[in-house]
Amino acid sequence: MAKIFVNFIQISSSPSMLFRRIFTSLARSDLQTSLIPKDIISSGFAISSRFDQTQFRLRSQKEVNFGSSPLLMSSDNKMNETRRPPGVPLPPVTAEKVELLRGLESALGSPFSSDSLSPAPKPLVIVISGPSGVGKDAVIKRLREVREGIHFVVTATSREKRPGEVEGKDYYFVTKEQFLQMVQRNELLEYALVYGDYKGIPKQQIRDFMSKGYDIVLRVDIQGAATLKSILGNSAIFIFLVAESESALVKRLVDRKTETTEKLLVRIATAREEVKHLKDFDYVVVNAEGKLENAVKLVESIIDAEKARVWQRRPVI
Ligand SMILES: Nc1ncnc2c1ncn2[C@@H]1O[C@H](COP(=O)(O)OP(=O)(O)OP(=O)(O)O)[C@@H](O)[C@H]1O
Repeated sequence: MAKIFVNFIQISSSPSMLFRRIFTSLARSDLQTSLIPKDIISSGFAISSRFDQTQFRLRSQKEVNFGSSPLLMSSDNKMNETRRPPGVPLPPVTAEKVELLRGLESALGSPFSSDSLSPAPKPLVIVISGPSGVGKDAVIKRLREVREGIHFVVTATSREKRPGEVEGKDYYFVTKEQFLQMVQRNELLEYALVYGDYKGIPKQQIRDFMSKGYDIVLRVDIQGAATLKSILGNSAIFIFLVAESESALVKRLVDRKTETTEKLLVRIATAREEVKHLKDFDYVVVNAEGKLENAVKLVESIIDAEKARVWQRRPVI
């Protein structure tokens, strides 16, 4: 036994690794039955977290918290502490279900709770960005159709309305003067001058919908995403939409027929620079030609995964 310990100390680079090795080995060896109680051996996790917790305090704070979770750490102790009233035996497992459950509850000392074991998800703030013409509007339009519980923030803009765009649905179309008044009144979370036109995000709209439990989707260009990142940090989710290639992006912009050649040139040159900012985002979603549906599904999966996070983001607008 002493030899085993000496060997482990020599080859293990950290105390935590050392003990994991010890117990992995013990669990495999014949020594286990005499050294470790069976109920502990049956749970490898219980072994490592208990020893990490009691012997060492070298792990990160998060891991220590996890290891010391009352549910994980004390299940054995709780069972040992459970005091059944004397003379009240546990019903056999073959008993009627109701009787069995009642017996288990009384042995545990409290009824089984029907409360949700997962925390209520908090409203998310999701920032969707990407180069001009990549399909931000197209993805958001489809997401709006397939997913409930999201509020798509309507941006205020001083640009001209494009054919088919609806006031209050696609944008709030305002004059430059009106826009600048909103800026002065501090009503915008973020704003920018984009290709000669102002675009900005009204704060009150976000607050109103978050208080009703809605997730918030913001559609901004790369410049806007950078500003939002500096304001919201990690409290929001940043998604970068890309085309499958530069040539696919250019084709999409040309086919849209909303820009003059000069404006096209500016947008494409800008897009080349913008893709360099990918690293500042949390997720990248490819919106490939004819595969809009896939892009939307991936955005939905990201939202679902974020809802399942143990440590939820807490955006404050
Ligand atoms: N997956 C796709 N396959 C084919 N065409 C697409 C796809 N996604 C979007 N489009 C088309 O590409 C064009 C550009 O899309 P959209 O206007 O949504 O881009 P955008 O990123 O919102 O652009 P901007 O920032 O300039 O407003 C539109 O004509 C749209 O219908």
